[in-house]
Amino acid sequence: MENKVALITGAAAGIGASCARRLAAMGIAVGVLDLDEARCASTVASIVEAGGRALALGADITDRGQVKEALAKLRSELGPIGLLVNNAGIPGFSSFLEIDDEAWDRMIRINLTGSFIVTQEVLPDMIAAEWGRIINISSMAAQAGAPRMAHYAASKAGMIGMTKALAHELGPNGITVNCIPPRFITGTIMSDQSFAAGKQPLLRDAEIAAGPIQRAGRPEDIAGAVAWLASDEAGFVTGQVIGVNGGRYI
Ligand SMILES: NC(=O)C1=CN([C@@H]2O[C@H](COP(=O)(O)OP(=O)(O)OC[C@H]3O[C@@H](n4cnc5c(N)ncnc54)[C@H](O)[C@@H]3O)[C@@H](O)[C@H]2O)C=CC1
Ligand SMILES: Cc1ncc2c(c1O)C(=O)OC2
Repeated sequence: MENKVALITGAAAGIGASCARRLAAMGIAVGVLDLDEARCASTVASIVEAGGRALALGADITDRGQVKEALAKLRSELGPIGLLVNNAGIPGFSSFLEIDDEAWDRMIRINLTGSFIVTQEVLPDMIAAEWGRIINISSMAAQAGAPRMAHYAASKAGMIGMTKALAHELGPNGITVNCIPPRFITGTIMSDQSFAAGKQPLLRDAEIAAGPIQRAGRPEDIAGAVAWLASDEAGFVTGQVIGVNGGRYI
């Protein structure tokens, strides 16, 4: 993995930051992309401190021009991109009849269209190298549902469909495409803010107590699965939706 370059979106914090640190520890040079470059500083610093290579990239994944600019910078400083983790996303909590057109469009635009744009812009490098890894961070809300999250669940279910279609299309090019749909990962802004604001529609503590594994997930749990999917050992795994969720959705 020493000569490989990965792009991780939404990597300023939470799951994305953990994935970036984990891939960097495998010797992969990482592009740490988030809404603005300054927000990426702490992730980049922690990677550099640990002896890894990382570059901060500011871009809104819904803006193709900004994505193109960020990727040009990543390619010129670190090289062609071999791995992509589509992790950037936003949550949303509204009863179905209260989701207006604007909230619906924004959700689909960021979580689904943003992942589409980044994947399209990264892909030529992987096709040229005849090797690639695409890992999409969806949500268990896409599989099991969650009240007041129809727009979010729909956007994340879209990522599962895109994963499966792309796996077919890109298998002949040596590129694998897989999906991890988490639930209840603690210590991230997204999950902690939603609980603090009382917006959480499910009884998190009750679900966790019901097991099978009776603890909340951690960003590192997701990063460990991402690291395996990124590795050469996982080259025969594609089009899969891999639950890293304590067994809560089987
Ligand atoms: N925390 C959890 O329990 C769960 C999280 N997820 C998914 O995991 C992913 C990461 O979430 P967390 O680390 O928990 O949240 P987080 O809010 O800490 O991280 C998301 C990152 O994405 C960035 N981002 C948002 N919109 C962006 C855009 N348009 N362009 C570029 N960057 C953008 C944010 O600035 C933020 O740094 C999300 O896609 C989320 O939907 C899924 C299921 C459960
Ligand atoms: C039930 C539930 N609550 C909060 C969140 C999610 C979820 O599925 C999610 O995927 O990201 C934040």
